Amino acid sequence: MSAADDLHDAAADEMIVGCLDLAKPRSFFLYAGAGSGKTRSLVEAIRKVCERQGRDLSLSGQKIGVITYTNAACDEIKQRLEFDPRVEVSTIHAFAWSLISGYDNDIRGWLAGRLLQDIAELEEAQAKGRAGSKAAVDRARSIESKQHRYESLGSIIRFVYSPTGDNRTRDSLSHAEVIAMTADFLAGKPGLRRLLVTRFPLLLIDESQDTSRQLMDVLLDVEAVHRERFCLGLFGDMMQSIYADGKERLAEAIPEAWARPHKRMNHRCPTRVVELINRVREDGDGEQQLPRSDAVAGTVRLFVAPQGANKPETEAAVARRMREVTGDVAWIEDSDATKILALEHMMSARRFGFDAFFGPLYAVERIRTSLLQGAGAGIGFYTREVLPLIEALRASDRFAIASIVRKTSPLLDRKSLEEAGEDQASVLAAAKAACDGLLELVSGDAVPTAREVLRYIAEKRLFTIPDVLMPFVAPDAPGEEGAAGDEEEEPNPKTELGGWRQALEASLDEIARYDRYIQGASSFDTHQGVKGLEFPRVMVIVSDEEARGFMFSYDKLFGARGKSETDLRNEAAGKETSIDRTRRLFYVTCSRAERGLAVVYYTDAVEAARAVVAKQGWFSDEEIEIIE
Ligand SMILES: Nc1ncnc2c1ncn2[C@@H]1O[C@H](COP(=O)(O)OP(=O)(O)OP(=O)(O)O)[C@@H](O)[C@H]1O
Repeated sequence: MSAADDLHDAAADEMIVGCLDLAKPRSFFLYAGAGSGKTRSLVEAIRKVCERQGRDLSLSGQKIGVITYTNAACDEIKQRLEFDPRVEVSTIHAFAWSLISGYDNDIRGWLAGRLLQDIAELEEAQAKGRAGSKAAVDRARSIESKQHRYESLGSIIRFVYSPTGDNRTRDSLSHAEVIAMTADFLAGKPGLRRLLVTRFPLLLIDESQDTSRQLMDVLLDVEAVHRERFCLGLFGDMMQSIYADGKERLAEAIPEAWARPHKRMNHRCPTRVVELINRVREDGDGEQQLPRSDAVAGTVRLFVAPQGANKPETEAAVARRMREVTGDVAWIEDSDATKILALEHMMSARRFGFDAFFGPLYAVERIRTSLLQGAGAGIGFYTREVLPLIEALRASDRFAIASIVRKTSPLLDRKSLEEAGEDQASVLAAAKAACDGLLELVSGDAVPTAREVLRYIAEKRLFTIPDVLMPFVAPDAPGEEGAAGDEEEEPNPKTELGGWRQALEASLDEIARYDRYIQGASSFDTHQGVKGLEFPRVMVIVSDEEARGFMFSYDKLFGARGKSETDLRNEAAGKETSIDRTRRLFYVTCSRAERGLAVVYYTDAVEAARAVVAKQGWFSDEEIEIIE
C-alpha cells in the first residue's frame, strides 16, 4: 500500500469536512471519477463531523441526513458508521416518506387531484378510441379501479407506505406517488422546507447524478432559500449517470457559491484500465484520473466478432483467450469469477430467457426504473409472494408456507378469521386447498403463464391482487382478443396497462429468471446492477443489433458508424445524444475492472470495425483481436 496514494486527494476530503460545519455550512458538489473513493470520503467526513460537532447535534436533536441510491448502499453506510444515531441514512423513497408521512389531509388532496386527472385523461382516450377493443376494455377497468380508489379516499384515516416492500391496500401509496408528492409539497409549503433544514442541517446525497430530478430540483431550491443554515452535499459522477430519471446537466445547475472539491486518483483499476477510461472520458467532460503508484498493469482486450456468430461460443472463446493472455486461470475455471456485463438489459433478458416478460414492461418508460430495481406492486406480487410461496410448496417447507400466506393472504387476515368464528378450521383448509391447487397448477408439463397464475390466485383469494394487475383478473370478454383480420385497436404497448397485458402472457418461469437477474444472482449483469461495485475480471458485451440501437450505439461510439441527423440536431441544440449515453454506459462497465477487462464487440463488418477502432486509439493494435 502506498500511503502517499491514500492521501493524494486529502485536500478534497478536508474541503468537504470544512463545508459540513453546523455554524457555517456550505454546500458542495464533489467532482470525482470512478473508483476515486467517493463513498469513503462521505463516510470519513461524517465521522469527523460527529467527532467535532456530535454533541451539538445530540443537544439540538438534529441529524446528518444521508440519501443513498439502493437499500444495499444504505445498509453498507450505516454499518460503516456503526449505526451512529446522529446520522440518518435512507434511500430517497424512505427519506421522502419520513418528511411527508402523517400529512394525511394533504396527501388525500394531492391524490384526489392526481386521480381525477388520470381519469379525465383515460376518458379522453376512451372517447377517441374504438369501443370494445382490448385497449378500451383495459382503460375501462383502469378507470373503474381509479374511480374506486378516488371514492375510498375519504374513508382513509392514515396513508401507509413501505419504501422496501410493496403497497397493496387502498390506503397505500406507490413509490412514484411518494416522490412526486414530496417534491410538490416541498415546492409549495415553506413550513415543510423549514422542517427539512431544521431536522437535517447537513444533507448528503450519494449517487446524486441519478437522484430523481423532481426531488433534486426542489432540494436545490430549498438550498438557495436556506443557504445560511443548510448544507447540501452532492456526491457522484455525472459520467456515471445511467438512469433516465436523474437530473440532466446537474453539474451546470450548481450555484457559484458552492464548494467544488475534486478527487483525481483511481484506487480501483489497473493502470491500463485507468488509461482506457481516461480516453473514453476525453470526449465527455475531459476529466482525467491517475492510477495508484502501486496499481497492477492489468490487461485490456477488445475482441471483434461477427454479428451472426454463436454468442455463447464466442464468449467462451474470449474467456479462453483471456486466460492465455493473462495467465489467470479463473477466466475459465471459475464461471462465477468473471462478471459478464451486457450493456443493455434486453441482451441479458434474451440470454437468460426472460425477455417475453421483461420486454413489454421495459418498453413502458414510466415504470422502467422500478422494473430494473425489482420494485412496484405488480412485480412484488410475483417475486415476493407467488414465487417464494411456490418455492416453499415445492420444498414442502410448512413453516415458510405458513409464514408467507399468513403475512399477506386475505384468506387468513384477521377479518376472515373473525368472521369464521368457531369455524377457523375450514378457513385454514381453504388456504391449504388453495396452496395445493397452486402447486398443481405450476407442476404440470406446461408451465402456466403469469396471467393464468394471477387468475388462479384471485379466484382463490390467496393473495391480495395489486391494483395494477386487477384489469387482468377477469378473463377477456369474447371478441376482446380480436378476430383474425379484424383491425381492432390494440392496447397501447407504451402504457403500463398495455405492457402488463403482454408481459402476463409470459410463462411464470420467466419471472423467476427475471428475479434472479435483478437480484444480481447470476454471473450476468448490467451497468445498473454493478453500479458502485468492483470485480477482478469483467467481460463487457456490446452489440448494437441485439441492443436494438434506439437508445445506444456502440458502432457510433467506436466510430464505425457516423452520427445520424438526429444526433447532429441534438448536438447542435446542446442536447444529449445516443453517443453520450453509450459513452457513459461504457465508462461505468469498464471502470468496474480490478485486473482484467475483455470487451466483446459484435458488428456486421468485422475488418472495417477493427480498422476504425484501431484508428480511434482507445485500444492498441495488439489489444484488438478478431474472433471468428
Ligand atoms: N484513499 C484511499 N486509499 C486506499 N483505497 C481507497 C481509497 N479510497 C478508495 N479506496 C478503495 O478504492 C475502491 C473504490 O472506492 P469506492 O467504491 O468508494 O469508489 P467510488 O468513487 O464510489 O467508485 P464508483 O463511482 O466507481 O462506484 C474501493 O475498493 C476502496 O476501498
